[in-house]
Amino acid sequence: MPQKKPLVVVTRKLPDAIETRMMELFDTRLNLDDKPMSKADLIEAVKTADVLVPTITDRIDAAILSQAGPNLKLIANFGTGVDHIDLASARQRSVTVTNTPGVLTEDTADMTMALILAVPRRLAEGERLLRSEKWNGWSPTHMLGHRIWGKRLGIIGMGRIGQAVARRAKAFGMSIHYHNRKRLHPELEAELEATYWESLDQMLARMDVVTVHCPHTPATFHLLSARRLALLQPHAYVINTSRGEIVDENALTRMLGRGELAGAGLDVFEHEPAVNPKLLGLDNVVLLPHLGSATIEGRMDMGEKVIINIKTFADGHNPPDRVLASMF
Ligand SMILES: NC(=O)C1=CN([C@@H]2O[C@H](COP(=O)(O)OP(=O)(O)OC[C@H]3O[C@@H](n4cnc5c(N)ncnc54)[C@H](O)[C@@H]3O)[C@@H](O)[C@H]2O)C=CC1
Ligand SMILES: O=CC(=O)O
Repeated sequence: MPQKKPLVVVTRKLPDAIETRMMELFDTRLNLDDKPMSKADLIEAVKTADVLVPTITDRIDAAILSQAGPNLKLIANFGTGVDHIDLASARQRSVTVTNTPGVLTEDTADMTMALILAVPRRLAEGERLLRSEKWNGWSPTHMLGHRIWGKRLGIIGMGRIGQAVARRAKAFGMSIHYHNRKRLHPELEAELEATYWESLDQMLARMDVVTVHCPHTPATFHLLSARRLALLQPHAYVINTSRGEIVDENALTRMLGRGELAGAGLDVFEHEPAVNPKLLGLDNVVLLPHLGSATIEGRMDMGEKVIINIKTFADGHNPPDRVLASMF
């Protein structure tokens, strides 16, 4: 990294205070009009920058990285998920990659819990009815949902967000079950009162609600495939605030439409921002435009993390949130 201020190219508009601090610390090129960068823009950016600050919607693939100039040494991602960055290509070119884990855990877990409540209790459907001015008043049998207290929650990916969801769901009286690449430390497992399932298939067959919190990697693409979705009981709900690619969206939509599953709460989609039009027509789903970490506080904390990662790296130290391909 050169001794002069590093040239930092930011691909999207960030909170004002974060941009101001970046301008003070670095030779920063901002994207003030927030227009998503085209492939050509991204190539231009990696050709010239010392540091690229992409967000999760910028595809930094091998083709883009093959155009990187000799100065590019750091990709400081604004976001936790790094499935949009070709980590192997970055490593090959000695480009360090960092992300912003931890600071959006609680916000994303809150949004997940909101979906776990909203779908079985028909929150969005009820709101739509009210707004349509067709509500005829309370009745004993009107718009009945399902109780979540006492139900089984299956968490796929028991990392930061998975554990934060477990804590919330426990407080709502759900029993906690999980499938993870690695079993939790026994003390943590006991604290969360969580039951580990080595077999994802067996866990799926027993759950009332299943929520996805593993990263999107080649190993987790369509982890919830048509075959696995068919293992769920017809009264089960699927929640996904991780990445759309982990669930076979077409299969899920088909099953929801046929009543083979009770409902779904989705914050993420396989081809964002496109959403399967058939999903949009279903009443038993709650669909959000990738809002998991969308709080003002969270975005500020993410920006702080990006700055700390760049500053530490530029000062010749290991950035705190270095991402290694071996983590996945
Ligand atoms: N909707 C939103 O706005 C947000 C979504 N996310 C997504 O949430 C994901 C998880 O974030 P964190 O909990 O912070 O990550 P984390 O790394 O703390 O947890 C991920 C867990 O998944 C497990 N895992 C990995 N591969 C697996 C596999 N094949 N099968 C089962 N478990 C597997 C890991 O062992 C780890 O315990 C991110 O990768 C990102 O895609 C993160 C933040 C906000
Ligand atoms: O989806 C959001 C992220 O930070 O990852």
